[in-house]
Amino acid sequence: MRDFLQQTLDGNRPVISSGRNTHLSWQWHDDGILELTPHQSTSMALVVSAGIHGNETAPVEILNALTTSLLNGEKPLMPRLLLILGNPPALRAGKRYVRCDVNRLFGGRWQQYEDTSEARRAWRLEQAMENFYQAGNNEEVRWHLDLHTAIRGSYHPRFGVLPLNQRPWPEDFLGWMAAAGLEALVFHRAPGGTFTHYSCEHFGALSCTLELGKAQPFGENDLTQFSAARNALAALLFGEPLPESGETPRRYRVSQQITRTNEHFTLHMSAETLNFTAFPQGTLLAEAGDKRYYVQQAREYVLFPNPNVAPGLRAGLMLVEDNQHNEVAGN
Ligand SMILES: O=C(O)CCC(=O)N[C@@H](CCC(=O)O)C(=O)O
Ligand SMILES: [Zn+2]
Repeated sequence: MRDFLQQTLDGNRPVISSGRNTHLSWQWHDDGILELTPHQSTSMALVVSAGIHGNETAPVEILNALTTSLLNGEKPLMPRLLLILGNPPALRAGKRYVRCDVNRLFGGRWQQYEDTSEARRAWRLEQAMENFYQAGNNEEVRWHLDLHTAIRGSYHPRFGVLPLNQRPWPEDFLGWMAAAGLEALVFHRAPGGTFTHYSCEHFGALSCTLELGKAQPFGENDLTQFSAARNALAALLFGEPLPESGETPRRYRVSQQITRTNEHFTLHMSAETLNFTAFPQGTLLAEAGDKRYYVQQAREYVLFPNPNVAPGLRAGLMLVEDNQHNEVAGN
């Protein structure tokens, strides 16, 4: 296979679905699901996904360029690697999703939804991840990096969102995030239906949703903004040196979720409100029927405000800054 992204956008089964080069063997499993295995032994199993939302193209372009170097045998491969382009029909359409947001369906939640391509895809991705991680031994370190871009502009253009985790986050994992140029890390405090929650909860993976800039169509991304993220991925994949970390990422935790509980929903923010905009205590944020959401802490920051989500889904997160957040191994 020459070009994983083009193959996925074409939507055809490849004529040859497995192969090998000097460094690795590869196996195409399904539309947008490709496994690469190094010839040398390894202690790491890495899943890198992008295109879970079909309009979030910058990370898809970055991931595909790295994949092409591996498939061409130009670079060695260090970990066992599962590459996922998450929602091929949405990528073809250039839309976040076709019928429903696949990143709300993981952890078996797809079973509660009508039979859509996204519900089937969430199930298929769960199976692919399970097969991949279970093929390794118990000693393997498991990572999952799910690459996204945000709908809105942001005071922190590059940031990470970490799922609820019962265990402390190891320093080397958080250090990789800093080296990838992430300016902020957001810690979830409750479970959810995202791919990273699934990999962390079910397989003990060290998982993070990386948000790289703002969503643009294919070919219109300025990838130079994400060179640190690209180089940090290259360090993991090819064994190249990890880039020097810049600033230590600021840490936030989720203080409350705004949920669009019914059709009568008003979000009291403009379409221009940036991610990480601060609001003072007492500010009315949103109304959903009789329910009103106010800023509860002295200052809260909004993330992913979106009044257009389907009823029952998250219409925004509120954060508090928490640089004392010490849930790190060894602290
Ligand atoms: O900009 C937005 O409103 C959404 C960007 C995006 O797709 N973010 C992910 C975050 C997943 C997480 O909470 O880890 C999503 O909403 O699925
Ligand atoms: Zn996304």
